[in-house]
Amino acid sequence: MTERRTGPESGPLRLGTRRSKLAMAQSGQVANAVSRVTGRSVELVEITTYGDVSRENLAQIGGTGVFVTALREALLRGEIDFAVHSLKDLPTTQPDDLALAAVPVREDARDVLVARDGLKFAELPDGARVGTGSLRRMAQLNAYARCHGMTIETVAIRGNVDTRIGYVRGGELDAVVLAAAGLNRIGRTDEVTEFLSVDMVLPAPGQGALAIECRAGHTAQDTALVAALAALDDPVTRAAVTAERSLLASLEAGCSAPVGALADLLADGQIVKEMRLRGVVGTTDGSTLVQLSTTGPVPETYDQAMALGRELAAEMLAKGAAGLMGERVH
Ligand SMILES: NCc1[nH]cc(CCC(=O)O)c1CC(=O)O
Repeated sequence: MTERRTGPESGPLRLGTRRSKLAMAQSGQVANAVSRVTGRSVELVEITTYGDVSRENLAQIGGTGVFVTALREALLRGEIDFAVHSLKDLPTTQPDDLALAAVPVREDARDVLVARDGLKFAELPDGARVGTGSLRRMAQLNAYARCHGMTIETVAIRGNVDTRIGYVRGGELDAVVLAAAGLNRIGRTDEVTEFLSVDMVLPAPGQGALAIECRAGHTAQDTALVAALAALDDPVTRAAVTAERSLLASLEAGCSAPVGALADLLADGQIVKEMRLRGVVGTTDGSTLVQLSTTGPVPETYDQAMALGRELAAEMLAKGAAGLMGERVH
């Protein structure tokens, strides 16, 4: 057996990735950026996660992190040097032995509609079947429909992006709702029939952002990699997603709970004034939503970003948010 020397010391950096088209696309992008900032080549190592093989409804599998656990185990076993996750799939608690080394600039955080015949949401006929696997999307779509005198039927689906679009092409569903970022990354943005305003559907905490994770510096090589990957970090995106995930954690919700959150910068002309954090939680049928926002100075530290999320969560809980989240999944 020939032994190939790879890993932190020399040779290519090993990037663990899921096999899905979306995961391969985002890993490929990050691989290029990492070899640019480290001057080393990056080799993709394919890893299958429970979230990829299970046919169960994600809400039923429950528990957070179905897509990330196998990648994290490979990191801790030293089989790979770093991994790329969709930030919205990461559990809100960060393991001590792993480092969130970089959160690159976020792309489009919105959800989008992919409907038959080029339809926009408001043009869907009564009784339209709208597919999504997310209770957050169901709650907000149903709330919007109720408010606008529409009747829609939200249908629980899962599967990769191509599968979900296939339900519309095949005529089983009138529309599906997906993340814009996912479609962008696999080059299928042209399928979008409407970019849903965040006033209509607030995205999942962290949606549209990536997380680059590696071991938290047990060895000199690990420490050097954490430092090198930091070049890809965008402080504003990191502050925003930290606030969003702090809100989620404070609402004590699992990943399948209907919580939407989005932090963005409020500017006066060119001058950035504040960070705004919006949050929503609701019942799946959309009959009740608690939707609030808060603004504060742009967080400069992790603790400040966490505080922004905690403050909004406290206000939402005071307005009855806990009662809307239903049974916990784990
Ligand atoms: N839940 C699966 C998942 N995780 C990340 C994305 C899209 C990319 C992103 O939000 O960063 C998707 C697909 C989707 O929700 O449509």
